[in-house]
Amino acid sequence: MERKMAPSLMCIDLMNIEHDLRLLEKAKVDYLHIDIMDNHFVPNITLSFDFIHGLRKITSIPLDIHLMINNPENSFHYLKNCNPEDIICIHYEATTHVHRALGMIKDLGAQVGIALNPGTPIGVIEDLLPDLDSVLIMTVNPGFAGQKLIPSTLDKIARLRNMLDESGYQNILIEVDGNVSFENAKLMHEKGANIYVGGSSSIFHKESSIIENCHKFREIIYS
Ligand SMILES: O=C(CO)[C@H](O)[C@H](O)COP(=O)(O)O
Repeated sequence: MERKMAPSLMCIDLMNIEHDLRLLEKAKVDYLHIDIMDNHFVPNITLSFDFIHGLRKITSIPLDIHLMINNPENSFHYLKNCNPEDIICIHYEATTHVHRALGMIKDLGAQVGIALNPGTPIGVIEDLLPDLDSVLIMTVNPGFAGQKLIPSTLDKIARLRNMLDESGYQNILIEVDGNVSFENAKLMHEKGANIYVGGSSSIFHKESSIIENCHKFREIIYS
């Protein structure tokens, strides 16, 4: 089964970003996870579309762009220069016309992702499966780093894995985001997750270096 590591750049030290990015390149991470917030869909603001444009100039690691914004389709024009391996992920809860918005991502030439808040049941994506490349299960309520895992989301990962396998969509990747600590990554691995977003509780944990953390994280998710 495919396993991928995606450090969450809202947790990187922005004062040392170029230095730390080189460490992530050295550790061969699979994606850079970029949270874009609007202070409406979630009560916070972090990274921006300009940040993405700046990143493109200094690294070629594929981007995993997580739009935590209302009506994301109004902002897709900022993402016209995406690469085919980049993921653009919108929230199911953030737009009335979710099917149309997913089609617009496809037209941008990126991988198509949908995110579900902890309180949103997986059944809502049943009719969207043919249009998806990945499903992001939020394992905390989105908006802030450093929160505690919501335990019921572990079972949700397992139920989604089952739903994808049984419906013939096992090629859709399951992504997990929120308190993906070393311990929780093990549990998420058992449930069948594919893409692991590592933030303050793993890849950017202050007790060890980024390289050591990536090494430990890789051992868990690739085991
Ligand atoms: O999406 C996020 C918050 O909404 C962050 O990517 C994630 O929570 C960061 O990781 P950690 O929980 O380990 O600090």
